[in-house]
Amino acid sequence: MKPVKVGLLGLGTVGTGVVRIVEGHREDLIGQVGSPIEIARIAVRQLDKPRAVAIESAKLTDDPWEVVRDPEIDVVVEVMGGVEPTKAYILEALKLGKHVVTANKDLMALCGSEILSTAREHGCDVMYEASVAGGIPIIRTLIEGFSSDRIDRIMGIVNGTTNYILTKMSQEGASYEEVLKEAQQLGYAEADPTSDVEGLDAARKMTILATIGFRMNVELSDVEVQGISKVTKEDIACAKKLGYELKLVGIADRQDDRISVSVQPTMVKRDHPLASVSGVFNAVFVRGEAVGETMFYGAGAGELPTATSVVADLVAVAKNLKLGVNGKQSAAVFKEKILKSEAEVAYKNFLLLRVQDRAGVLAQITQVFAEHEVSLESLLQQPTASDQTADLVIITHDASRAAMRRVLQAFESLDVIKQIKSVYRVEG
Ligand SMILES: NC(=O)C1=CN([C@@H]2O[C@H](COP(=O)(O)OP(=O)(O)OC[C@H]3O[C@@H](n4cnc5c(N)ncnc54)[C@H](OP(=O)(O)O)[C@@H]3O)[C@@H](O)[C@H]2O)C=CC1
Ligand SMILES: N[C@@H](CC=O)C(=O)O
Ligand code: NA
Repeated sequence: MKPVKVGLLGLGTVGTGVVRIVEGHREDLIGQVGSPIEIARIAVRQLDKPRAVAIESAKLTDDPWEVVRDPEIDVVVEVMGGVEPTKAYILEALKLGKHVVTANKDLMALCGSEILSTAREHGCDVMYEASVAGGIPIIRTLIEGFSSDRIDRIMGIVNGTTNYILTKMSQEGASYEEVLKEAQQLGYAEADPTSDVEGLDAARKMTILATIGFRMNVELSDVEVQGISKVTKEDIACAKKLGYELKLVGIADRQDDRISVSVQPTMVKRDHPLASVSGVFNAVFVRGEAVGETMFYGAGAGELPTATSVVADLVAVAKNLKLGVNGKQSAAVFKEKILKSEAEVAYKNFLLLRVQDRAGVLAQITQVFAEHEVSLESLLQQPTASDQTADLVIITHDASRAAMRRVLQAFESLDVIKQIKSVYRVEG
């Protein structure tokens, strides 16, 4: 029963959870793997920092290269984060024939294809279940569970911080700034929350999901991204009144072999399964040609949920070691990627416009929609504090991104429109 020796890069939130699960579930893991999993070395930045788990000091180092180059180590588990120098450690580990488990979405979204091809060259496994939707086993589900199907849509609430902010704004009528401060105090948002609130974290996760789901090499630059920093209380109230919840949703669509991927604040109809995903929870809705609609829900972050996925990957690597089949996974990516043009990406839109309140205004506005062949589903006028102005709440039928861009350009030069207050995608 030779142990599987693990080198851990990082002992922060996720690393601590990995140690707890590997130690706490030791017998169950031996039962599945056939040998013990042993955390043999751990790299941290600060050796004298107090730790939440007891670690023999001889195992700790502040030099990640010592872990990566240790000939005893079979698997490197990377939970330190960042792209550089982390990428160099991972590539070196693979070149030395070590398998890699990582929770690093930034690295996998930006350099996943290089890391996976290096792994193939050296007969190694790379597993990254925790990188998207922490505790939800969505990557394994897309690779294995849906290997028999062709996926045509993935919709994800994959950023807990923004979902927490939007949920609080919806439930308590609080402002974006108030809830963001609270999310930071609770430790959900990063000290610099830009990548969460501007949609970049979700875009990285959607890059990973779309690559696996569509079996195409989707890149971060293929994803259209809009964050939630401009969402107002008024937008949320308006969405609720119309029967929608405003959520930051990543949407990857495929028609034939043409795809589009985006992350944007989206008004989700209240009866859609994603509308009821609240707080820091994540969910991924997947639709396949054969299976139809499915949804996966759970904790997207946090010590133990995220570590659950990391250790499950470790178990998978250890089982492969036992069978001698590491690095033998067939390529997840084998289809040519064709991105839809802006004329091909079409969806319903919500618009909130502040307009002059006088005769003929509606006619001018509807004329612009007609000129660009955008058809309207509903139009509602609301009074404002001034009797000179009114707010128009408009929902379009499916309209291409190109047509909507032309409509909004035309609105910029239409005198009767005082302000284009908000424009959101609508689903359901
Ligand atoms: N937290 C979460 O819920 C989730 C995190 N992830 C991902 O998991 C990874 C880890 O996240 P998390 O645990 O939250 O991060 P933390 O910041 O809590 O922990 C990072 C750890 O890495 C160590 N470290 C950082 N840089 C270096 C370095 N240059 N050399 C040696 N050690 C270093 C730190 O050392 P020290 O302790 O001495 O400071 C710390 O132990 C990230 O990629 C993150 O995106 C994914 C899903 C959810
Ligand atoms: N900042 C992320 C953490 C997990 O990836 C989030 O809010 O979801
Ligand atoms: Na996951």
